[in-house]
Amino acid sequence: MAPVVGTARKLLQNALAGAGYPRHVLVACSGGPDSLALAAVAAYFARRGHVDGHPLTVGAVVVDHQLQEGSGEVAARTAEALQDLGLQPVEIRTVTVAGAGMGPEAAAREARHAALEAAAGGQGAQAVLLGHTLDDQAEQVLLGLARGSGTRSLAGMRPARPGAGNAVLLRPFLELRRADTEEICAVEELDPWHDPTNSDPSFARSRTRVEVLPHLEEKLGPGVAESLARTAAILQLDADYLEDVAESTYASLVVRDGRDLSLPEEELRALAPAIRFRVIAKAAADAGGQQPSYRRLLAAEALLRRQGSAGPVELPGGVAVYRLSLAQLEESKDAAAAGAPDGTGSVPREPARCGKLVFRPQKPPAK
Ligand SMILES: Nc1ncnc2c1ncn2[C@@H]1O[C@H](COP(=O)(O)OP(=O)(O)OP(=O)(O)O)[C@@H](O)[C@H]1O
Repeated sequence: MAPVVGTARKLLQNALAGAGYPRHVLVACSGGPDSLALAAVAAYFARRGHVDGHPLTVGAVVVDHQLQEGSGEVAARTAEALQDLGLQPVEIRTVTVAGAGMGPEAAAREARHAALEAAAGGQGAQAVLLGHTLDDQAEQVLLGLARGSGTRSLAGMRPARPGAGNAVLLRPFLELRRADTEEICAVEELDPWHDPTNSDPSFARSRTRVEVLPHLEEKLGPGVAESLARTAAILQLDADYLEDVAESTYASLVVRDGRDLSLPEEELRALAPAIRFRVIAKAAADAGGQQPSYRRLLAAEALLRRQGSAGPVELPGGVAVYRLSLAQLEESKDAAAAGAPDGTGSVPREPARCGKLVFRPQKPPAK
């Protein structure tokens, strides 16, 4: 047995063990070398009927995005190869990529994920296996750096994450090079399909794959891809920690008033900037907006400077954020007190210890 096949089997074994030994898994296969190699390695365990003594069956799904001429034939040929490997059941899901308001790659990914989720639900699979490799991870980090992304994006793809309905998404080959998956296909006598868009220079990802990463490896020495993937693994730890702290801080600070959300400004000021930015981003998303860019977040955060503007700052997805100062809050309470129905004029003075940032959706809620 070629050493790379042994390594790949070990990687899949570890991934399945980490996921608590799912009984039925689904290989998401495009027909390309990465996912075809993954299917071949999964088929080895399917033939044995178990992993580490835990029963296992393996099915497969091929998504036909209908974006290229002849995509139906590629899907049919791939499904046949998967059947020959002994995977059961093998299904082809044909999707229509619409994706209003997003790029063609993102739209295809969204349609594919919906199809994978439906297939996993239909087959009762507890895990979906994806063929991403270390090269994919390195390319993602490089692209993120080039775009000026933050921790979460540079943390790249996770080896395991919830995602396809009740099934977990597993990426067992994140430590394998793309050359390794090609080798596995050769050893297994599989004839993978090479997607022409993977080398189409009009896509930044293709240029990164075909030109940028090989160039870096040539100029900086081999191991650059591994280093970039290591950056992702290190940042996954940081991103998870920061996310946890931001999530619990946000939950403890947010006050809901109808569709408005508010955060107390003194508490926001006291937070470490890394957490403050994340808490503000969470409020924006929670109020129905989208993840704001760093520039928009800076503008929202600047509202906390006492002498600065009180806003509003428009955030993407139709959320406006503005600062309500203590004086304004006192004023509105006095107005309410003057008109207090019980005539006592007594309106509780708490909790207005300080001003607040208010996040207000600009659009009516979707029906
Ligand atoms: N059409 C598809 N049908 C089913 N699964 C897919 C399809 N396209 C992609 N996937 C899954 O998503 C993974 C990553 O997709 P991507 O488009 O980045 O593939 P790739 O790098 O070309 O890999 P591959 O060599 O497997 O095609 C694939 O390895 C596969 O598991």
